[in-house]
Amino acid sequence: MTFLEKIIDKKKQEVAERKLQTFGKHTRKNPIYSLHKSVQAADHISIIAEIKRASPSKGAIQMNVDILEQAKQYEQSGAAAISVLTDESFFHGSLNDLKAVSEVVSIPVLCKDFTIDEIQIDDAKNAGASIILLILAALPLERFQRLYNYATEQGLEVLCEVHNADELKDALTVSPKIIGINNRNLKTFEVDLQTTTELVQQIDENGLTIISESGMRTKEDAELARNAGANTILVGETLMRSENVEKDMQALQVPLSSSAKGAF
Ligand SMILES: O=P(O)(O)OC[C@@H](O)[C@@H](O)c1c[nH]c2ccccc12
Repeated sequence: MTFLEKIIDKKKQEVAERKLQTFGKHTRKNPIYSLHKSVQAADHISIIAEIKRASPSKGAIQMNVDILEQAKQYEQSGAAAISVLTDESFFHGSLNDLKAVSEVVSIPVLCKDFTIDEIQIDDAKNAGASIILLILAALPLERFQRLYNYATEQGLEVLCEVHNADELKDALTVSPKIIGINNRNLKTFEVDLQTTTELVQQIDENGLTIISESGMRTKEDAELARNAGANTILVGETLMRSENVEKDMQALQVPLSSSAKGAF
């Protein structure tokens, strides 16, 4: 059984339990913000900065982090959005984390979870998310399409995450605004930044938000993603371990000017 299959098995149990007790309705205090609009207006690589205490591939990253301080630093350092891992069993996150973060920042918050059911989208929205994640590797195509439509009907943006050409082709069937290319294979945990380079070439549409996800450490990595045609990066571990978030985020926010897709 791959790691992804294990997570999805567990997620099915959780969803069954959640149907009995959903996250508080009408508790949301913040508005919905658009990541897509902010990315399209930016003249540098946009950063989605992630709150990630631990992961199955890396184990503990920062278990004792003050997530509200971390989120505020991300916002002050120019993050376009904040990603909050809400999976409890494998990533030590929670919807309460997402709710708390959403209430202290004024930028979009991404609910980073393995979404398989509409109820998780309702919960994410009630907790304060502006964006949800749909992972093509974790969903049959028809399920992905339904969840995509459901989330957009709720006014949320959807990050459609792909890792190979087949998944990208499937993702494009919904004409998404936001595509995330995960450089990490969720079945083997292998990270290869070339994944972004290979897949961006297969996207013809202009004006999309294209995110290179995972394994981003240095300015050079951000430049590689930009030169490939991405306009956004999603960064977790590097920022969670950073001793100077502002400085490290500044270095990653490389200019976009000369790099419009097709210019290379
Ligand atoms: O910590 P990194 O290597 O910067 O990676 C962040 C992010 O891309 C990663 O957390 C991620 C990408 N897709 C996911 C899907 C589920 C859980 C986690 C993820």
